[in-house]
Amino acid sequence: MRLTDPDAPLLRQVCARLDDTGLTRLGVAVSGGGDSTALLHLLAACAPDHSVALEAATVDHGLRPGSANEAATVAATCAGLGITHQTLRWHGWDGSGNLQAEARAARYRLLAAWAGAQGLDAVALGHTRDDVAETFVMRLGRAAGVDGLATMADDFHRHGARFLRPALGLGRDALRGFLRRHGLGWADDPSNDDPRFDRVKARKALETLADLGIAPETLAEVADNLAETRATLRQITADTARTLARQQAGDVVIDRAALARIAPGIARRLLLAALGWVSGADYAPRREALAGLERAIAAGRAHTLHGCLIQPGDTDLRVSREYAAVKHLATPLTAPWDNRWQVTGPDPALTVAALGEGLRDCPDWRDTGLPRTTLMASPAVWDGPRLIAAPLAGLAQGHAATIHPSRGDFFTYALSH
Ligand SMILES: Nc1ncnc2c1ncn2[C@@H]1O[C@H](COP(=O)(O)OP(=O)(O)OP(=O)(O)O)[C@@H](O)[C@H]1O
Repeated sequence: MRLTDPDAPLLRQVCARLDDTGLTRLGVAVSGGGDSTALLHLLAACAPDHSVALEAATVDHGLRPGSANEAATVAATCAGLGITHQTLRWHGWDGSGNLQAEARAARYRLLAAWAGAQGLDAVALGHTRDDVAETFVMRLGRAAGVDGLATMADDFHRHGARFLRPALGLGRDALRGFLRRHGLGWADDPSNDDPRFDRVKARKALETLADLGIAPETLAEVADNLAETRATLRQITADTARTLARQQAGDVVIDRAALARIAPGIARRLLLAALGWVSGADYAPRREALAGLERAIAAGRAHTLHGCLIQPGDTDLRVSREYAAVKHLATPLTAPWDNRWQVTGPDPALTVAALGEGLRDCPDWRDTGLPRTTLMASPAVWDGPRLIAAPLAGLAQGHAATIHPSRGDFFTYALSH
């Protein structure tokens, strides 16, 4: 492809992402639509200069008759660019929830698993400035707050994989212009015109707003302003966490009286950060569920939410992992357990699973200062049914358990969530 002057700003934006040190293998999620196809070509144009190897994947949801052909077209485009491509198939909708939401969730899961299997550092998605404006309008309808209305993150983790949105600053028209200039084709997804879908309704609403003099770009700017506000709130929350909370093993322990005195919005964010850090869940709990938790805390009652156990004590509020949420998790000693514990020990053939009732075989557990509920949900090393070690419960036997670097400490987590 011979690049021309109008391509320069597009390449600059997309390629700036590749300067990220540590990014040597990048995946691109290509649906075959205009945005992600343009992203693929732009990345292909600049990846060699940054010594980044590209791979691409298409999720075939199997929901439309033409979907396999679209995936094959992307595969052919990638072959022409010398980029390895894989089609990831979704094994269908079980009829629960909303089809679009289920398909999206499955897509992220499949892409994350692909990134893990291929050893990719991150996966690039083709979201654009138009998606920012459309999402803003869609979220208005859900009475979202700052977090929902702010511009989507351009760098985030989901299902253990890192995702990037290198085209977030570019408009859809600019990307399509690039494809047309170079005679590159793309597929138009017929669901983009299906008026039953929220995104299509949002596009229509944007046209109406534009008639009123409110351009999509203006809404995207509002979303950017809110993203700044969100970053400020996160900073305040993280600073507050440092003074009111401490991390004890895998628990977050918060000064209860002080929590009741701070601004409710910050107290709620602190609680949400603790729930997110302890559980590793990608999504926040629902508003009503959170309100139920706040009532329980005010009444001094223990509560479970989001795979966490929240226990108000005389002076502290403890957020720990709920035993029931990890009871059935078992991983080899070499892999992270519950996506956040790294256990080390001499025999990699052993299994890591929750300590549970094995606590009875840990004579020194009371000396650890950790509650029984925390220890039951902590990682232990097993040889079949035989307990070998429970590092957090004082039965180390040459083993150690530390928070996995991918989760980081609670205070760092609070800064970005
Ligand atoms: N079938 C697919 N296969 C591979 N990647 C896809 C597929 N569909 C979407 N993507 C990726 O996701 C990006 C955004 O697409 P779209 O807005 O349809 O997705 P979404 O998952 O609904 O987004 P959101 O994160 O806003 O919910 C695309 O540019 C592309 O990178």
